[in-house]
This record gives sequence, structure tokens and C-alpha cells, in this order.
Amino acid sequence: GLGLSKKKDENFGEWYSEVVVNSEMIEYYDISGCYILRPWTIAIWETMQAFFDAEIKKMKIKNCYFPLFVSPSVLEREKDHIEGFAPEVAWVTKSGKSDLEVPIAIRPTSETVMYPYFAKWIRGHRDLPLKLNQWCNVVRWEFSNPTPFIRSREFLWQEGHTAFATKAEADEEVLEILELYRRIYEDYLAVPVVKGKKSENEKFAGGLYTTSVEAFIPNTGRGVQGATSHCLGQNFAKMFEINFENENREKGMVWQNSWAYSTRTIGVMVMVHGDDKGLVLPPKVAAIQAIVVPVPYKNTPMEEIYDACLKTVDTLTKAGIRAEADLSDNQTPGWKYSHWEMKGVPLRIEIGPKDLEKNQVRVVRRDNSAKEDIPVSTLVEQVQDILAKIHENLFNVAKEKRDASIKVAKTWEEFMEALNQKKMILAPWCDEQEVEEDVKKRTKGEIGAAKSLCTPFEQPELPEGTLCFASGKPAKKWTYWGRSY
Ligand SMILES: O=C1CCCN[C@@H]1CCCn1cnc2cc(F)c(Cl)cc2c1=O
Ligand SMILES: [Mg+2]
Repeated sequence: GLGLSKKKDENFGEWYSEVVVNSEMIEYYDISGCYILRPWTIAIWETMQAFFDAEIKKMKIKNCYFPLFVSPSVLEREKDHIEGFAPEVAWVTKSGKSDLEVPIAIRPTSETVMYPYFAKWIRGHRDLPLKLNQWCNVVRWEFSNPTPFIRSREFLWQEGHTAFATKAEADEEVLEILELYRRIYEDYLAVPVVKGKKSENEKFAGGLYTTSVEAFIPNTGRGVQGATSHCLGQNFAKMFEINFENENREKGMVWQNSWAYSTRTIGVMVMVHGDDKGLVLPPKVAAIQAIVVPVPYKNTPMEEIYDACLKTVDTLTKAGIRAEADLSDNQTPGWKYSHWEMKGVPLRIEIGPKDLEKNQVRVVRRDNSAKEDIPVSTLVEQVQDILAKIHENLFNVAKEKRDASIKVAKTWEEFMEALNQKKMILAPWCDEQEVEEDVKKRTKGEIGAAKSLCTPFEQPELPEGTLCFASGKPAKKWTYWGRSY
């Protein structure tokens, strides 16, 4: 029957799998780590894509499309860039019955695909800045436990690749894009994130520095990297000889960035807002924001009620609200309530005989189950207002839970206690790489080691003489630590 068999606070992993399937977002597939993304998912992806695509167009970034396939010589251009990643590269080795002369890699990311052409297209300073983005899929044959949206062998993303004459321009764009990622999480998905800088250990090895927005899943006590914006410095320019002649005819190498968010964003939203009745959709990304359900009463004529439902949908739609009516005649109202709650529709509007009499509708919120009778005359503005309140409430509840999961630790004991309480830890750190390596070793366990999540741009006061929680050396910064996806 309807309803989840697992509870979020009791069996999170199975609860999550059930929610993404029962809400009709995901269908499992016969190849491990691959999932079918159903329309309920794609509607969310398209809403975020519409926002992000419009924003990067304002920044004069142009969309392009590079091939899925990468030749080995190009992929392996820089040994140290990929040596750690080699095991997750997927290869095409045959066509039909015959072996390919040379196997061809499927892109896991597109630096090595694009940058030989950046070198060809960039000659003089007039060719700069070159700012490209592509919406595509990538394949990484990961072995750690696959999780729909969060960790899959193929996923959808956008990857931006830009080249500038100066570092200052690159630095500025890194943060402009990071702000767009914060807006995707906080303004669309109602998920609070922390903006910060990755450690030398956790940054993109091929780059100069990495910034990210970090989310947190209180139920599992794990951080999750929400999106990344890297400054690549001139490393790839050197590797691929991407240089240009500047105004005074000097040869210079370009300064590059690369940045991405993926369908992982959707998994974070499900984990943060979902409950024991199923998915809870933030209104901005809900394909249906209000579902109208007729409530028949013994012998009242159904036509009147159906007409009122269709009229309500029409009124709301005209006001730009995504509304639909569920007039299916083979399910009871109760069944419909459970079905649309499972799919996370933010608002349900019930219309029965007494609602007709009083020329009102009954509105029920998905986030807090609040019920309210609303006169038809003020329906549009009140529904708009309630949808805004739902977003705000989802964000505030998530932020409270996230903040309650943060513990400040100044000693190793405090750190370990908080880690075992599934917390995200804010600790003073000496910023030494081997100390981070040591933290990973000392926290290794079957549920994974702790690592640095980011050094938040918003730094609390660091009193003189504060010592590193792990090494006891003088601390240089406050950094978030935790287990992660
Ligand atoms: O995160 C982004 C933003 C968008 C463009 N790319 C960068 C860095 C990607 C790192 N990375 C991540 N995963 C990888 C997996 C691989 F198999 C290989 Cl060969 C390389 C990589 C790899 O470089
Ligand atoms: Mg990876």
C-alpha cells in the first residue's frame, strides 16, 4: 500500500531510496550506480538550469558542446593530474565485434578535452576572456557505495571553463559563480550552505585553489560538497600552452577557472527536507506547486465540484502558479492525499460541498500540515504568500537543524566526541597538510574518516595563542571538519 516502510530517523539509507522511488523521481536500473531520472526529477533540474543558464548568460559566458570521447594521449596529458583518478575512467574498447585500435575514454570531466582547443583559439589578448560552459553528462566509474543523485557513475552537470588575461579577473569570477551556487541551494532548494575554501589536501589537485559551498546532512552527520568553483591558476595553461600576446606584445599564459554543480544538488534537497510521508519539495522547484483534490460527499452532484476544481486550477495557473487537479475517478481523496504528499507537492487544495457553499477552499501545507480555509476571492495572493512561507519555513528548519549539528572543538577529545555524535566540527587548525593527513588516519573507521570540509570565508574571532585541535601548534584559521559523502 501507500506510505513508506522505513522512517527517516531510524533507517536513513533505506528511507532515502524509498522516497526517491515512491515520489517517482528515480527508477533503479540494471547497471549498478546508474539511475533513471523520471520527469519529476527533470522538472527540478530544468528549473535550476533555467536560473543558472540565464545568470551565466548575463556574465557573457557562452554554452558549447565538446565530445563525450577523449583519446588517451589527451586524457593522460599530465600524469599527476589524473593518476589518482585513473581507476574511475570508463573506456570504449570495441565497436561491434572488432576491437578499437586505440581505446577511447568517456569524459569524467572536460579539462583535457577542451584545453587543446583553448590553446588553438587563444592567440592574442583580443581573444580573451574566453568563457565557455557546457551542460552535459560525465562518467566516473566509482566503486564506493552508489547513492541516487549523490554518487552515481553517470550524472548530469554543467561545467564552466574560462580563461582570462589576469589573475584578478579569474579570482573575481570564482566568487561570482560561487554566489550563484549559494543561490541555487538557498534560494531554490531552501538548503543552507557554507561558502569556503578547500584545504590543499582537498582542493582540485590540478588547480591553484578551490572554493565550495558545503551542505550538511544531520541524519548521517555527513558533510556534502554542494558545488565547486576552482581557480586553476596557470597550471593548465602551462600544460596545454595556452598563452597570448598582451598589449605590449609580451607572451603571457592565461589564468583559468573551472566550476560545476550537478544533479547531486537534488539528492541533498531530498535528504534535508524529506520526512516520513515522503518527499517535501521547496515551492520554487516543484513541478506542481498546488494540487487540487475534489472531496465528494455522498449524493452531491460531482460536476459542480469538478468545475470548481478546474476553475481553481485555471485561476492559479493564470497567476503563474503551477497548479493541477487530480480528478481521477478511481482513487479516494485519502489515497490522493497520501500520493501527492509522497511526491512532495507543497500545497494541497481540497474542494468539497461545504467549500462550494461558502465559496472557499481548504488549503493544506505539506511542510507543516497546517490547514486553512481560504475565500476564493483572495485565493491567488494567499496561495502565493503561503508558498513563500513554505520556502522560508523549510530553509529556517533546515538551518536550525544544521546549526544544531555544528560543534566547536578546541581539543582532540572534544573533536572525537563531536565526530562520534555525528556533528560537523568547527575547529582551530594550524593549516598544515600533514596534520590533516594525520586527522584522516586517526579517524579512519568503517564509516569513513573525517576530513576538512572547508575553511569558511566568515571566520570567527581567533584569539592570540589559540592552538590547533589536532597538532597543538599555533592555530591559523577556523575550519569545518567531518565525515562526508
Ligand atoms: O570540479 C570541477 C569543475 C568542473 C570541471 N572539472 C573540475 C575538476 C574535476 C576534478 N576531477 C574529478 N574527477 C575526475 C575523474 C577522472 F577520472 C579524471 Cl581522469 C579526472 C577527474 C578530475 O579532474
Ligand atoms: Mg570523485
